[in-house]
Amino acid sequence: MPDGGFAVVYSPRNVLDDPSFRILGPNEKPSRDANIAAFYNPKHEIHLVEKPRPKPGPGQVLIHVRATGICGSDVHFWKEGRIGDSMIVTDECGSGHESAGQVVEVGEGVTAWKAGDRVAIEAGVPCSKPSCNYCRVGRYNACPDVVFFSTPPFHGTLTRWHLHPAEWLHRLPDSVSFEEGALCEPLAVALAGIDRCGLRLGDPTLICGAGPIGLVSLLSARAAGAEPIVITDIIQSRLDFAKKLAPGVRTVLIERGSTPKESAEEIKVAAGGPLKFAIECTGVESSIHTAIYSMQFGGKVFIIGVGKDRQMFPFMQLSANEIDVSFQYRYANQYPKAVRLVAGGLINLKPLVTHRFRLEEAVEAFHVAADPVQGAIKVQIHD
Ligand SMILES: NC(=O)c1ccc[n+]([C@@H]2O[C@H](COP(=O)([O-])OP(=O)(O)OC[C@H]3O[C@@H](n4cnc5c(N)ncnc54)[C@H](O)[C@@H]3O)[C@@H](O)[C@H]2O)c1
Ligand SMILES: OC[C@H](O)C(O)[C@@H](O)CO
Ligand SMILES: [Zn+2]
Ligand SMILES: [Zn+2]
Repeated sequence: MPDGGFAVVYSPRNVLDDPSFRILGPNEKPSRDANIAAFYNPKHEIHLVEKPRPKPGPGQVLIHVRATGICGSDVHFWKEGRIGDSMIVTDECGSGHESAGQVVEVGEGVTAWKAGDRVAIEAGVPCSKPSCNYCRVGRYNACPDVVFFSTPPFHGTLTRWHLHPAEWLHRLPDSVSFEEGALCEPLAVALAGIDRCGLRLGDPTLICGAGPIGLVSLLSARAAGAEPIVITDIIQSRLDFAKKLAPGVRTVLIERGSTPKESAEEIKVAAGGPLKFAIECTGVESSIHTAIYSMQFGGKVFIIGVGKDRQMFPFMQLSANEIDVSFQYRYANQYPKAVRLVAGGLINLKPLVTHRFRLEEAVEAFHVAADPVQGAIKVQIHD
């Protein structure tokens, strides 16, 4: 690896200035083994791009990406052009960071992998330098030099041939499909939350939001022994999905116009009392308030959802009830656990994939993922 580390190896090439990257026309058919990828840009366009098939350098592995899920953040980068103040789309950028695939070729010095191995691709690769305190202590999601695929400026894993450092791949046993391997990425987010919030057997738990992150949090909380579990959403069909996924979960529809205190009363009735934990998976201010008002004395609202830059909190409710509020930023050290939980049958991710597309249809897949009327939970692209 050259001085400057992984970020230099993966520094993105400006597609428009690089003749080896080519934006495909809407009706253009790429050849079967072309390295196509789905790119978004600052003009809120999404299109297929053909780029060279890379060669693995020392320590790298070339992966044939077999399954990639579309995350809300991919859609957000496409539609809004940014997430917060630090992640801004200023150029063409490759999408996708929920991927699994098969090893095709390994670079010099790679002994852990061989062609044909099946792997989940960890989406964020930190610098791993001894001089980086966060990497050294294992909190590598805070590494300032992390390469997080599909977050600008780094191109994503929604492509046919992807280069990855050997250390940041996770072996999939034969019993775990590529589809499930790709879902290990959002599962890693939820597992990091469960890990850090300290939830234990029998803890009454609220999950706010029944999108993919809320649903993987629901599966994780259930596997961890939370009981009862209440899940909320503003869309009834998402609650119906949650109920099918985890029978026994109690659902509360958050009605437009109801105040957080009113919603919290309904949640407490559904749970049979105030709850110990809330895993907040919307990032919406009113939902965070609802979570706070649903807590028992000493409870904890653990926020995974991201939202508005500045939000008000009901300060005295938190203070007079010793309610903790914590946050999760991506994850660290969760992939091996995610794969084990899926392989061991404790978490069944299969029902989450509601729509499947081929790589050539990636643009269509994005339109389905972004359209709430289509009712998608997880859209995946397979190759
Ligand atoms: N912290 C992290 O590292 C991290 C990682 C991945 C995703 N996220 C964030 O997690 C959140 C959830 O992701 P997702 O992919 O499930 O998104 P999503 O938009 O599919 O799901 C959010 C759900 O919340 C529901 N909702 C909206 N307002 C609500 C309210 N007031 N009360 C109850 N439910 C409400 C929506 O109807 C939707 O079903 C997003 O904010 C996403 O950006 C954070
Ligand atoms: O799954 C991981 C998340 O989508 C990322 O943190 C993204 O939101 C920004 O990089
Ligand atoms: Zn994501
Ligand atoms: Zn680092």
